[in-house]
Order: sequence, then structure tokens, then C-alpha cells
Amino acid sequence: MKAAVIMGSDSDLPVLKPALETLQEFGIETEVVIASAHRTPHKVHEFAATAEKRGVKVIIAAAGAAAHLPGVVASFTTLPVIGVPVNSTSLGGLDALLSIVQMPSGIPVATMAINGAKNAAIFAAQIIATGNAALAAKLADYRQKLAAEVEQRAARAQEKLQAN
Ligand SMILES: Nc1c(C(=O)O)ncn1[C@@H]1O[C@H](COP(=O)(O)O)[C@@H](O)[C@H]1O
Repeated sequence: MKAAVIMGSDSDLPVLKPALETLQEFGIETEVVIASAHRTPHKVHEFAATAEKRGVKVIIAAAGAAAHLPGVVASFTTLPVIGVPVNSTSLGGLDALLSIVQMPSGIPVATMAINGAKNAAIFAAQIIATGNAALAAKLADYRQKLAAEVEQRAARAQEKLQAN
């Protein structure tokens, strides 16, 4: 049960932190790699072409600006690739979102929201859980906690409304 998180620059790390924390919470072993399709293309190729052999089941690939990294990673492997557009330029992440989401037919990248690192990790867990009952149970538990939190917040909001 292993995931990989690759990002285009160390400057993306703060955005990816929630993904790393969430993967850890679910007990998923995670490789973290900083490599760029533009600046270190050979490293990206080596990483993606050998990921399956290393036991990686799913790859989260994050980049900002002209974010070619997720698509290039996807081109070198048939493992599922989850793309995270990072807001790192004056275009607010829309540049990265459009670069990642609009893949040519045949080489998909499952694209998350801008800076949507946490959902990327949850989605990665869901993919791994299709073949791992213990992880599937953890995800079911997570959903229950989420629902309980929403109910608590709704109850607090109702109390405030009634007090006014
Ligand atoms: N989009 C890419 C790629 C790539 O797609 O290969 N490599 C780096 N980058 C992005 O450039 C932004 C600025 O990087 P620097 O802060 O290193 O200048 C980062 O958000 C990175 O993901």
C-alpha cells in the first residue's frame, strides 16, 4: 500500500502538506519527490517509468504555472495520476488548472481543485482501498466523522439563530 507525491518545485511543498498529512493519517506509505518536467525531465521519466515496480499504486502530481508535470508523469505510466494545480503565479492557479485538466484523449489525469491537495490524498486512498478492506474501513470511518462534524456545526448554527 504505497502512494507517491511528486511536485514541480520545493516551493509547492506548503500546498502539498495537507496531502502528506492525510496520507499519513490513513497509514499509507508515501514517496515524496521534487522533480520538474521542464527542469529535470530525466528524473521525472525515471520516477514515473519505475513507480509501478517500486510498488506505488497511485501518483499525486502537483505543479503550478504551466503545469506539464502531471501529464508528463501520466505519459510514462498506466498507474492512476491525480493532478493538483498549485496557485503559484499571478494567474492564481487557473493557469495550472487548465494545463492539467485538458489532457488529450487517451492519457487522463484526474484533476483536483486549485490547491486541492487534501482531496487528492483522499482520492488516492479511495483508489488504494478498492483492493484493501482495512483502508476501505478507515475511509468509511472518516466519512462518519465528517458527517458528525457537519451535524454538530449545524446544531450550533441553529442555536445561534434561535438566540437572535
Ligand atoms: N509546472 C512546473 C513544472 C513542470 O510542469 O514540470 N516544474 C516546475 N513547475 C512549477 O513552477 C512553479 C514555480 O517554481 P519555482 O518556485 O521553483 O520557480 C511551481 O509551482 C512549480 O510547480
